[in-house]
Amino acid sequence: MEAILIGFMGSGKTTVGRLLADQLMTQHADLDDMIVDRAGQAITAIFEEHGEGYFRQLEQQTLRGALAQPGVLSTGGGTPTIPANAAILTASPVPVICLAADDATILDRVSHDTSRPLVNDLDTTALLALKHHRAPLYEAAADLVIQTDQLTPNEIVATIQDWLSQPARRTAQG
Ligand SMILES: Nc1ncnc2c1ncn2[C@@H]1O[C@H](COP(=O)(O)OP(=O)(O)OP(=O)(O)O)[C@@H](O)[C@H]1O
Ligand SMILES: O=C(O)C1=C[C@@H](O)[C@@H](O)[C@H](O)C1
Ligand SMILES: [Mg+2]
Repeated sequence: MEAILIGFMGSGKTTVGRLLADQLMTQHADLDDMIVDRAGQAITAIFEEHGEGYFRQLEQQTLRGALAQPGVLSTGGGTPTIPANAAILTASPVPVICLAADDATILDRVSHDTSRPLVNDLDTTALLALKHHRAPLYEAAADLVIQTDQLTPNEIVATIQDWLSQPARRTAQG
């Protein structure tokens, strides 16, 4: 992998990951899509039939496999908040970029979509409590955090490309 995107549900990982891969002329992989392919079931169905614990097992196995592939990886919203996954990301030399957004922005982006089981199951207060609980976990796993509220997906991609091209960052990443 050349870059890994992390962040809360609706932060734009899939949208930005696709565009970034296009700009870098490489392939894009979405961890949620890889899990769906592997399980042969939608994420909502995996949660309903097997529970979140089973989903997290699949997620961890799929993450290990994904890191060996070339391209840009968009993770799931919970991926780096699981300690074993955070350890996998920290041990990897691939730059990890966190897309951050304010509460109102996230609610606006996820509220009309029923594909996220945690959004379906939690009320607004609980969803935002989860977001605040996770914020330090994303920051701990990230090499770069981008506040995305006022940026278009293309502007976010340009910010990432600038950062990836910085010589100091390359040295720091080895
Ligand atoms: N910078 C942005 N500006 C405006 N809209 C955005 C931006 N980034 C993403 N969106 C929109 O927000 C919604 C959620 O984006 P996306 O699916 O990429 O998030 P995600 O981080 O992949 O979520 P999940 O963790 O649930 O997979 C989409 O409708 C997308 O078009
Ligand atoms: O935030 C989360 O824990 C999740 C986010 C989605 O991307 C999916 O990975 C799944 O719905 C769990
Ligand atoms: Mg996504």
